[in-house]
Order: sequence, then C-alpha cells, then structure tokens
Amino acid sequence: MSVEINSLLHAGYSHPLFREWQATRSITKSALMYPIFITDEDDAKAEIPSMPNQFQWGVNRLEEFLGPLVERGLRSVILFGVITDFSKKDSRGSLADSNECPVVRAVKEIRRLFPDLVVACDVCLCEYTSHGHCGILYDDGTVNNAKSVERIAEVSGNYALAGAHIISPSDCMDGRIKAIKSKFMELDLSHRVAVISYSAKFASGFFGPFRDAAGSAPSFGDRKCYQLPMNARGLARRAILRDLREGADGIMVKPGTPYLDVLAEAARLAEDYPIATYQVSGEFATIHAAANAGVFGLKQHVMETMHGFMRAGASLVLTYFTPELLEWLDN
Ligand SMILES: NCc1[nH]cc(CCC(=O)O)c1CC(=O)O
Ligand SMILES: [Zn+2]
Ligand SMILES: [Zn+2]
Repeated sequence: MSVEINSLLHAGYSHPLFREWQATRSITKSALMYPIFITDEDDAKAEIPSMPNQFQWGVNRLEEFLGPLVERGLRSVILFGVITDFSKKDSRGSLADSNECPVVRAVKEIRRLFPDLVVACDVCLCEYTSHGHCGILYDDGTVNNAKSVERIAEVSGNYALAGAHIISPSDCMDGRIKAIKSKFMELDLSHRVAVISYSAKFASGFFGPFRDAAGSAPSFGDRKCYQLPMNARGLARRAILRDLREGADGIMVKPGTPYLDVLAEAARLAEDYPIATYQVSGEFATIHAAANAGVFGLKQHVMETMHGFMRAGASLVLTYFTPELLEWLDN
C-alpha cells in the first residue's frame, strides 16, 4: 500500500538548502561569545591542561590572540581573571576591581585595540577571594548575602567604568541584579551597560576544568547553598522570573547541554529577552575527550550541541569552541 499524501515529509528536506530552512534559529557568528582567561602575568600564554587549545593570556598578548579571531568575525568575548599570586587574594576579593586586576586592564586594552568587539565581564569574587567562595562570608563560613551583593555591585560598577559593555554576575547571590542596576543609575551608566544574568546556574560537576583554569576552587565546602540544585526546575524558574523583575537585560542558563529543558523554559518565561546559554568547561573537555577516543567527530558533535541550544531557544551561546565555529561557519 502506498504512503498517504499527508504523510510525506521527506521531500521537504530532500535538498541541503531545504534542510537549512528547517532551523527555527540559525547559528550565526553574532550568536557566539568567547570566554577568555586573563592572567596577571602580562606576557604569558599559559596552557590549561584540562582545556585543549585554551590558554591563560597576559594583557600584552591580547592583540596576537584576538586579532585573527576578530578578523574571522568574532563579535563578543567574556573575560575571567586569573590570579597566579594567591597571596594577593583576601576575604573580600579586593583585587577583583583594583587597577591591578588583569580583567580591569584587559577591558581597557581590548576596547582600545578592537573598538567594535563587545566586551562582557563575568562578575564574581571566587577568582579573588582567599577562601575561593563567590561572596563574602560570615565567620562561620556561610554566605553574608547583604555584604556580598554590595561588593558585587561595586565590582560591576568598576568594570563598567573600565569600559565593559555587559556585566554578567555569576555569583548567584540574592538581589544582585537590582543592586547592580541601582549602582549603574548612581554612576550614570545605566543607558550603556547591559546586565546578562547567570540566572539559572546549577551547582555542576561540569565546572571542574574552569576552576583549574581560573584558580577559583573553594578552599572548603562547596557552592550548593548559592548555585542551584541540579534537580530544581522550579527554583530555576523562580530565579529567572526574579532576575527579570529586578531589571536584567538578558538571562543565562548554565551549563548548557544537561539543562536544555531549563533553556527552553527560560525562552518561554523571558520570551522578550535575549537568552544565553553557557557550554561550560566540562562540556568542552568531555567533547574533546570523546572525540579523541573516537566516539564521534569533533565538528559533527559540536554542531549538534549548537543546534540543540538554538532549538531550545538560545539567542547567544558562550562556548570555548568559538574559534572553531567561526571557521566552520565560513564553509
Ligand atoms: N563563579 C565563577 C564561575 N564563572 C563561570 C564558571 C564556570 C565556567 C565554566 O566551567 O566554563 C564559574 C565556576 C564556578 O561557579 O565554580
Ligand atoms: Zn564564583
Ligand atoms: Zn564567575
């Protein structure tokens, strides 16, 4: 018996061009944001053992590093600081926004070198605190939310003054979006600095390689009392709605692939906002390891994850595969 006319799907994707038309959202170069590590050793290009092809870059090497990528169509980066001299870290992360901070110096340098490149700053204290936690702590080791938020807003203001276009707080404290927006009002920056909030950030095992790269692992305990429990779709929804109410300009879900349901939920809850997702260090390292073990081809697999993000509703993807994607998108 022949197939019913209403059952015919194949013709609609029988040509490569027809297949491209099936995408509700295409992957474009504008949708990529490249996370980069800026070290306090100005002339360094230091390997990160757990992250193939990723390096900690000194401020003096940024032209050589980013020039070819900008040439290829890189539109945005997000900066993380690396402090190799642990003796400079203290309980309130004083270094985070001092003029010595590699991120503060890199923002200025990147804005000068590449005026068209959008610069986002991750804001968190864990790269700069002696205890490695993302906020300021009480003596008993629990988080002092009020003090933390005040400090996060202060650091955000200083990154914005240094020239950041986007502030992305990843500390997960309660009420930080409102505090950051208020700080921008006070500094008369609210018209030109956007806040993309790490709203649904889960306490994830996939951050391991990043903590090596940034030297930001907590010296005791874990982040389970501020990052979201991995089973918590409801808390993720509440955090997203909360950040929207507090004035976020965009929402992020992190990690990426294990939380595609949350990403799709974010796209529904915040349908009028840009939605970002972060394909984090552990996802990156896992994909490399599997590709090296012959499980799959790297390009095929990375593209599949990217299409997953786009399908789920992402407008923006933070990924360490950005350099490869810029090349692949040319072919
Ligand atoms: N708060 C710091 C921060 N900002 C981004 C990441 C993870 C990024 C990645 O794994 O690529 C982390 C790690 C953490 O929260 O422990
Ligand atoms: Zn942190
Ligand atoms: Zn962070």
